[in-house]
Amino acid sequence: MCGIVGVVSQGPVNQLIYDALLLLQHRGQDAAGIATNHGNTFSMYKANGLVRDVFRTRNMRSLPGTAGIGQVRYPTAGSSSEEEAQPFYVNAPFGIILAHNGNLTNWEQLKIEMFKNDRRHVNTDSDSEVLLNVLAHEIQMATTGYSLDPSALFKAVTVLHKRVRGSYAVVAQIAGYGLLAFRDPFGIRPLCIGFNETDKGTEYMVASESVALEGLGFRFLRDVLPGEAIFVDLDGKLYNQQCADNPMLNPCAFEFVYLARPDSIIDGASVYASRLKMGEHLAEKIKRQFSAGDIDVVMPIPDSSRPAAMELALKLNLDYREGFIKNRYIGRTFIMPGQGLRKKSVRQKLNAISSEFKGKSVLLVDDSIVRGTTSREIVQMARDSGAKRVIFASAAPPVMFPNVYGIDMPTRNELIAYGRSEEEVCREITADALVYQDIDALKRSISDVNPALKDFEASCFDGIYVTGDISRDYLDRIEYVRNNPKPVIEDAVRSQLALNLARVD
Ligand SMILES: O=P(O)(O)OC[C@H]1O[C@H](OP(=O)(O)OP(=O)(O)O)[C@H](O)[C@@H]1O
Ligand SMILES: NC(=O)CC[C@H](N)C(=O)O
Ligand SMILES: [Mg+2]
Repeated sequence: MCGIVGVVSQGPVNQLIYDALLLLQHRGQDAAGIATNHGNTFSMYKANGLVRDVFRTRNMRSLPGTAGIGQVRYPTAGSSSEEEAQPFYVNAPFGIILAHNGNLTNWEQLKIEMFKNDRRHVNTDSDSEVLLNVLAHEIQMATTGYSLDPSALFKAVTVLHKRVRGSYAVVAQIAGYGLLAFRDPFGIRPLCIGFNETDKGTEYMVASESVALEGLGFRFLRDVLPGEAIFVDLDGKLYNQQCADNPMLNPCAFEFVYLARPDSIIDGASVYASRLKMGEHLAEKIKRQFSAGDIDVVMPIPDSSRPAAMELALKLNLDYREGFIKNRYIGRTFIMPGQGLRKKSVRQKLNAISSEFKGKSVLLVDDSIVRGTTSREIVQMARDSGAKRVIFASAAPPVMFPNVYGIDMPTRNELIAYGRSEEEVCREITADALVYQDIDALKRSISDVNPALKDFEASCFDGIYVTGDISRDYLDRIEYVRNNPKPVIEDAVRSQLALNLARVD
């Protein structure tokens, strides 16, 4: 997951995009970038770091224009090097800049095909740069002459959907024309659109989450549909078209568990309300497994588990207490790069209030247990603070399968629940008891809030990859690439590329 935003405004957009990125910061902490469109020219600034650290006044001044895009990055492909920060730019046709949330699963093959067939060179290992080049090629193929119209753009997206596999929510600016936004045919990653009426005309903003629209005074219009493309020209006229043959909405369930902000509404379901429901369903399970008197107090692991823990306590008629205080200046640990940093940051981020633990049987609730970094540390902190018994509950089911759609967990061995029974995970995190949400209950938590949502991308829990192209070999290969040092990776990728090249021949 990354955060993306695209704007067509009637005044300067640099500050607007900056503010939107601040509201989307929870989706990516590694790099940030803004590109603006003024006349026929783009200006761009991007670097590694948080939004507040990346942009200085001089950088903001260098971003004039009334339309633009921005991104906060959490890398899933290539590396975290600054060259792979987004947006990406390509000069032909017309001049296009693009920002992407998601992960392509056939980017290596596309990279070769593009070189072989289209003579397009992609300079990084970023799947997003590949995506931009596919888009550019298809726009080139769909246009004749010097001008561009929305139907040509929609034709290009239609072909792109046929070539590209994986997840992609995209915002792109075409120099001198306007903003193109689209979502993959499964609608895996979120994307929504809002508007703002001004004296000079209507402004539009497309963003990963509704919180960006709402926080900046835009009115939520709707979610971008799976497979749909939207184009807003520089005068603020909006066009849209369904560009996929068989679109099927399968939003990522993990957005509702952890990734998105609770004050966002994704595909018609409030993330906050879904998390409350997760707490309610988890409470039902706990009621079946424990007797009254087993638990003295319920505590959340700040921040993301709060709504679930709160509702769970209410439904069990138990005290809800804040036993851990979060240092608000430390970012989200799960999306930090590297296990060493993640582990160190949990201790820096959370501190226990001992008096809340002394002699008590505590039920600690987290939204999820992924690598077990947080839960291991937290259980120990509860014990060190004098807890009599530590029961751990996860508002999501065990995370047992790699994610290939934009969450950086490509290797099975890093997942604490992979190859372990619940009892073994419980021992691993040194808890006295462990309760996981059931997968059906998780899905129901979201469907309860929006009954129109029936199907989900929940591969990390159930191993079902909705795009249908993920084989055991594919998973083995991405795991191999991740587990081996760079020169070995290059060999592996090179030999795979050679293989693909042979196939293309
Ligand atoms: O099992 P793990 O690998 O530790 O991953 C799961 C934990 O990571 C996340 O917290 P994070 O600190 O990222 O953010 P939050 O403050 O939004 O809860 C999530 O909320 C869990 O607490
Ligand atoms: N998490 C994401 O959405 C990542 C986008 C893109 N795959 C990258 O690595 O930069
Ligand atoms: Mg957390």
